[in-house]
Amino acid sequence: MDWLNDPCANVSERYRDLALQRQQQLTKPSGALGRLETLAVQLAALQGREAPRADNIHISIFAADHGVAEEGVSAFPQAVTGQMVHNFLNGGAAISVLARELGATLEIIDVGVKEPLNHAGLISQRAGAGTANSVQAPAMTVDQLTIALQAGYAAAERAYAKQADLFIGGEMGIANTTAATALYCALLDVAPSVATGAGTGLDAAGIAHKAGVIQRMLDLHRNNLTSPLEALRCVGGFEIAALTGAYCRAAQLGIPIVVDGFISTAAALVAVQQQPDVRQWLLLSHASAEPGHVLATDFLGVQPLLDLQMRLGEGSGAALAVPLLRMACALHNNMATFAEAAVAGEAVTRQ
Ligand SMILES: Cc1cc2ncn([C@H]3O[C@H](COP(=O)(O)O)[C@@H](O)[C@H]3O)c2cc1C
Ligand SMILES: O=C(O)c1cccnc1
Repeated sequence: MDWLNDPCANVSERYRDLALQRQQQLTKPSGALGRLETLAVQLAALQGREAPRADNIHISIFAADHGVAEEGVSAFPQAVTGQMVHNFLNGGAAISVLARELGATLEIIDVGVKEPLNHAGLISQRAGAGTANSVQAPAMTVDQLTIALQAGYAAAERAYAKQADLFIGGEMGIANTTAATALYCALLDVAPSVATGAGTGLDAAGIAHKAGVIQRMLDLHRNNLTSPLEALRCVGGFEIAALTGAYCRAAQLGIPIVVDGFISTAAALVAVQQQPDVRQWLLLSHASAEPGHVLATDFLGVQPLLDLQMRLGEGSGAALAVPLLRMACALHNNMATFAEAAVAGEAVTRQ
C-alpha cells in the first residue's frame, strides 16, 4: 500500500503558460468562454501538451457487494449488483450506452461481487465475496484492502498503456451509498443525519434508518477512523478502494481523472487525504443529487461541471462531462487568433 503515497506526475507550468497565452489570443473577449477556458488550460498543463485532448477515454467500472446490505439500507436487493455486471457486459446499462457514444474503452472489474460471475470480458480481481457487515466488523481485512487498491492500480496502468487522454472510474455495488456516506462522515467530520440520502430511492423513513445504521458503523469503528485508509478498510467497500487505488495511480502516471458522483467522490476524498497532490488531477464531472455530495466538493475546492440532478453512479456523470471537455479542447485548439482572423484584439480604452 506504500505506493499510494508515491509522488504524482508533474503538472507542466510551461504548457499551462502557453495555453493561457493562447486563450488571450483567440477571437473572443478574454474570459468569455468561462470555465471552458480554464478547463482547456488545465488539461494542457496536466497532459503536458500544446493541444489538449479528450478523445481517448478509458472507463473502468468496479463492482462489489456489501455486507451492510443486510441491514436494509438500499431500496434494491443485493443480487442487482451481479445482474448489473451482466448488463454492463451485454451493453444495456447507462454507462454501456454512454461509452459507445464516446467511443470509449469500457472494462468491468469484479472486485468482490457476492456470487462469482462468469462472463467473457469480465476482469476478475476479487478481494472477497463481498465485504463484512460493517456494523459488526471492519468491512475488510488489510489483505483485502490491498487487493482492492491493487485492482485500481492495474486499471490505471491499462489506461496508461492505451495512452488514454482521461481516466474515468465507475462503480456498482448495492448499498455502496451507505459505505460512501460513512466515509464522508468519517473524513469530513459530519453527522450521518446531514450526509445521508435516498441512494437508489429510499423514502424518508428509509433514509432515517440508513442514517442510524451509518451512526452504528461510526460508533463501532470510532478508534480506527483517524486515518483515511483505516476508514476505507472499516466502513468502505472493495469497489471504493479500487477507485482510490485507480485515482492515486492515474495521478502518478499523469492521466487526468474525471470523477463521477457521490460514491466515486468518497474514493477521491480518501485518495486526496492520503496523497494531497492527487487533487490537481481531479476534474469533478457533476453534482450528485445525494445531499452529502456538496460537502465533499466544498472540501476538494472544485466546482462540478454539470448539475443534471443525476444519482446513478456507474461513471455515468463523468461520461456525460466528456463532450463538454471535447468542446473545450476543440475551441482551444481550433479557434482563430486575432492575428490570424485580422480582428482587432484590444478592448477600447475610454478616456
Ligand atoms: C438497477 C440499478 C442500476 C444501478 N447502477 C448504479 N447504481 C447505483 O446504486 C447503487 C447504490 O445505491 P444504494 O446504496 O441505494 O444501493 C450502486 O450500485 C450505484 O452504482 C444502480 C442501482 C440499481 C438498482
Ligand atoms: O451520485 C451517485 O453517484 C449515486 C447516487 C445514488 C446511487 N448511486 C449513485
